Amino acid sequence: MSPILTLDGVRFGYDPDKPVLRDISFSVSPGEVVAVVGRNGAGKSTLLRLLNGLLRPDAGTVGIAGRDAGKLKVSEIAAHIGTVFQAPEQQIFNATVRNEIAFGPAQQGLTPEEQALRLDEAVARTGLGEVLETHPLDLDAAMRRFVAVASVIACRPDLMLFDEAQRGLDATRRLLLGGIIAEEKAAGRAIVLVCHDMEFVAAHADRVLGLAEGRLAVDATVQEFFADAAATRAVSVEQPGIVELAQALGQPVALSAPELVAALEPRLKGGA
Ligand SMILES: Nc1ncnc2c1ncn2[C@@H]1O[C@H](COP(=O)(O)OP(=O)(O)OP(=O)(O)O)[C@@H](O)[C@H]1O
Repeated sequence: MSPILTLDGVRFGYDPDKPVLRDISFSVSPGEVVAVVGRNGAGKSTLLRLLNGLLRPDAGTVGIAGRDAGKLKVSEIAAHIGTVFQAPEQQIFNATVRNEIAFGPAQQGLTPEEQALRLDEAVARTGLGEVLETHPLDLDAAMRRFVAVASVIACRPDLMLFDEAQRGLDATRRLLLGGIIAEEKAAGRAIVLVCHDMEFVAAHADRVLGLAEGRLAVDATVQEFFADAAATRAVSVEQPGIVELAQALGQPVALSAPELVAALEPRLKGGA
């Protein structure tokens, strides 16, 4: 399957003499969930801004759906890529939740029926039915986050960028967000998550890109990444508790409690 996103030798610095990112090359295919990890200031959010066209590389290319993003307008990039920013209040600009979610599909040349369908579906999936007429900025931070998520999924972009979308969510809402990610993946859409939370990465990502010293230090499957303590150290992240527990029990990498229980079952049954 052709990648939806391809970076080739990308370099960028807010001051071009001091690159924040250099020689970044990777691609993302439809249906992949890719986590971008690294310490504070490693350049994760900057990378997302290069993907959605808010920033342009000083060198190298960003390809979106086979086209050079450097030759695309931000609106053309937005047709393929939707972003949930770290602070949703920076992207919300309508006076009601309904209008905020309806805005994107209304720009896409869809029939009124299709627009209504997109709105209803996004609202149902994010649990926002009770607050449709509320001003988004009157909602708590977690619900505002879901307004941003709903606005993005209603547009059905090929690639979604989530910048710390899980941050500050309680357990129920983390599950809701995880479910949405799984559904989008199943529908063949790609997701790039900037994420400090390794439990969330282990539970939801297929692949990990790790940034260190401005370079792509890791590009591995999530299992390979968490199995390799040197890789997690290289990008300054902690292994999730479940991975440490599996290792302490002499098991291969487990990314969730059910996975670890399944791996231990033969030992438990055998009484070992
Ligand atoms: N608008 C800006 N102008 C100048 N420098 C910036 C700007 N935004 C970020 N930087 C700098 O670029 C570097 C990378 O920042 P970035 O926010 O991309 O890192 P990050 O990995 O997302 O960090 P965090 O995990 O803290 O969100 C940092 O040194 C930061 O201070």
